[in-house]
Amino acid sequence: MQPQRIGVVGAGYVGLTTAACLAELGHDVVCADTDTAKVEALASGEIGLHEPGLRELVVKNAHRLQFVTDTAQAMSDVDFTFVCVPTHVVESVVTAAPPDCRLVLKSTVPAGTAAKYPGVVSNPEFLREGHAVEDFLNPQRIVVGAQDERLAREVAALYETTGAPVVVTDNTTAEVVKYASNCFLALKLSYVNTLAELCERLGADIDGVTEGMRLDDRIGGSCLEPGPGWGGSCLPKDTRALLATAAEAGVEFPTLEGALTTNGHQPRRVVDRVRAETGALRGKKIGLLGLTFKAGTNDLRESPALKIAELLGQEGARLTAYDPCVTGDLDGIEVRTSAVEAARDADVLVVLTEWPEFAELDWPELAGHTATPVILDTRGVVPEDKVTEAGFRLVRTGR
Ligand SMILES: NC(=O)C1=CN([C@@H]2O[C@H](COP(=O)(O)OP(=O)(O)OC[C@H]3O[C@@H](n4cnc5c(N)ncnc54)[C@H](O)[C@@H]3O)[C@@H](O)[C@H]2O)C=CC1
Ligand SMILES: O=C(O)[C@H]1O[C@H](OP(=O)(O)OP(=O)(O)OC[C@H]2O[C@@H](n3ccc(=O)[nH]c3=O)[C@H](O)[C@@H]2O)[C@H](O)[C@@H](O)[C@@H]1O
Repeated sequence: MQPQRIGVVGAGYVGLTTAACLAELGHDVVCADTDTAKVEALASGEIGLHEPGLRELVVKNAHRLQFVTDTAQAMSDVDFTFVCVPTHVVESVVTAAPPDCRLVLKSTVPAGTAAKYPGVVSNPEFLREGHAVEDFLNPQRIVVGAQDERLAREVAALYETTGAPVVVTDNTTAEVVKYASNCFLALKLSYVNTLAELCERLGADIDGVTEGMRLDDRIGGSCLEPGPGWGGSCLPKDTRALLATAAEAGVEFPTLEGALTTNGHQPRRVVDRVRAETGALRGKKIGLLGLTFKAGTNDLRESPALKIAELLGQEGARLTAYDPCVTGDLDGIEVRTSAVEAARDADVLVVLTEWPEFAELDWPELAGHTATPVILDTRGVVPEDKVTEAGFRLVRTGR
């Protein structure tokens, strides 16, 4: 297709990725965000997000990519405007748009939202943080919903060069696909986290269990790593939202309720395991390795690590932490600049994010700095042989 003029509203994880990647696909893009500081930084090629390849795309496509603070500029004299703002402000953006503006909703919005506004196209986004560019340019599917099929196909054509399969449907179905997908991942994750707890009681090994499960392609190999709970800006929010939608529609959804409840218990489970190692937590010094909700991002939104830190703090523990993507102290957590500094005088080290560098730490040096060489690894990232050799006692989730 011919290059189009595209407006993007919102320059966060989804908006900035959409803007940079559509520019990379050859389109001319105007990206608007109400955050002046963010726009100024972007205009000079600085991006505040930790997303591999994103900065490079912004710089490479600078001639096709304009950053502005005036949302109206992303809504006039363009072929389509992609709305990529937080869920709760989507409708205010839609209602403020000029009548001839062809809006495409990439933000995740509750089922039934787009259908209230004639002409609006739904095009949910499935990218993962930390893989945003890779996921956008190589999507597993493009879903486009509209009242007018021709319009949906025009939007789908923008992605033609990605070669991804396209699902063209109505608005509400497209919106449900998004929630259904995220919530299915949440179900899978809570399932595996409960299996991990069961393995601990049975003396089984969750890694062996999931290794056996993954080989069945009906189950699928991903989202089977047990952890301290699933977090981030979307899975928890979208699970709560689909439950609310179901309740409004008079549909009981006990499987999804169970997934959310299970996830709510995860931080407490981790704290119980820490206490089992240290005894009463008051005055104990705990070194946290990892604070972000998963590796590969600097995003702390709904991070299970922060919830766990809060619970440990409530029981009187003193917390130090190291995360390769976090600088500056957080509420109740002294954030250090290295794992060794976080480990100094610790009664236990707790691995909460699966940063690859946590597999390659200098274990003897770390052990030398702790008060008691114990590691609780909630992510299965620490190499058992090396830490044990260095004198650590290793406790792992799911074993
Ligand atoms: N973060 C992710 O991995 C994914 C998020 N989504 C969905 O995409 C939407 C956006 O999420 P994120 O990009 O993570 O949010 P974000 O918080 O990273 O970015 C949102 C941006 O919108 C700007 N903004 C807020 N109100 C505005 C307005 N009225 N006009 C212009 N700009 C405005 C903010 O300043 C911010 O830069 C949400 O609905 C989310 O559920 C969907 C797929 C993946
Ligand atoms: O709507 C969204 O915002 C996005 O939400 C998730 O992406 P993301 O939030 O980046 O995170 P995931 O990689 O899915 O991880 C979610 C949580 O589950 C945890 N997780 C994931 C996988 C796993 O095997 N084990 C595990 O504990 C992660 O640590 C993290 O806390 C979905 O994977 C994306 O498809 C979706 O677009």
